[in-house]
Amino acid sequence: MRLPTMSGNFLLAPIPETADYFTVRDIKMAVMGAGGVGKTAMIVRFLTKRFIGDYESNTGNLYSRLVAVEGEHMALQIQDTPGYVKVEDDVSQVADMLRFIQSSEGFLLVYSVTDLRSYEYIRHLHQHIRKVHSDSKIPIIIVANKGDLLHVRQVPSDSGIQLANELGCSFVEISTSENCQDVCDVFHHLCKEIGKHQSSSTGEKRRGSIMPRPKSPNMQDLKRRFKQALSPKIKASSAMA
Ligand SMILES: Nc1nc2c(ncn2[C@@H]2O[C@H](COP(=O)(O)OP(=O)(O)OP(=O)(O)O)[C@@H](O)[C@H]2O)c(=O)[nH]1
Repeated sequence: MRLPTMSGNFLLAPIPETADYFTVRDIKMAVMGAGGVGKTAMIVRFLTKRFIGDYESNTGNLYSRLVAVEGEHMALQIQDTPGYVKVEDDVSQVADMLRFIQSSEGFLLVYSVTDLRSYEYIRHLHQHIRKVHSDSKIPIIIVANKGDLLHVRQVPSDSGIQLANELGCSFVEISTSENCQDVCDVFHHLCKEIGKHQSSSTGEKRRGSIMPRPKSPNMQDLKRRFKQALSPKIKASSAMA
């Protein structure tokens, strides 16, 4: 019999699905980019389906959610990261950024089509990721956000495609404010890519943890409990009559 072996947080042997438990794949991703490009708006749009106009400048919130992607359960952790400005000048910013990169298995590198500097900043972030993760196949999607703001566009779509080709990343242009589905597709795509990458780098079909299946009472059980709850009242009312 093959016994499960523990490695870090992950149970490496195949975990049997039972009526009481199901397996989930652990997925950790980071959303990175310059300040104000819409990182938080994207995450909130994905998690709540709502577009909320204004956020406090973020200092590195971590969001957790159980999601199902193509039938597979995933325990997703999304690291929102602060919008760095001049990384080289600030030692604590660099340390923070490297910590976020280290703990992530895939990345959304976001720029705004209305902000040329945020586009140029992607190359810089990419270099940092390459330094931390020597594996060149780590999934990275470059996301051009605010595609609705055509009248103030500074970065043409072609430049995004060109950069992605050069860096060996995927590319997508979206508008978080206008199209919720596109945002969800980006996150789902990255989940799938991370899952594939985990499988190919460990040689395992699945890497995850086991979760108790939420109990949903069946009808017979409900009827039985209903009867039990009613019975003293029935007795009491027939005694009073
Ligand atoms: N028009 C438009 N505005 C957007 C879009 N996405 C985000 N915004 C706006 O851009 C602003 C910045 O969004 P945030 O989500 O706070 O950006 P951030 O990258 O998390 O910023 P920091 O926390 O400073 O790093 C907000 O006013 C959002 O409403 C979009 O697709 N279209």
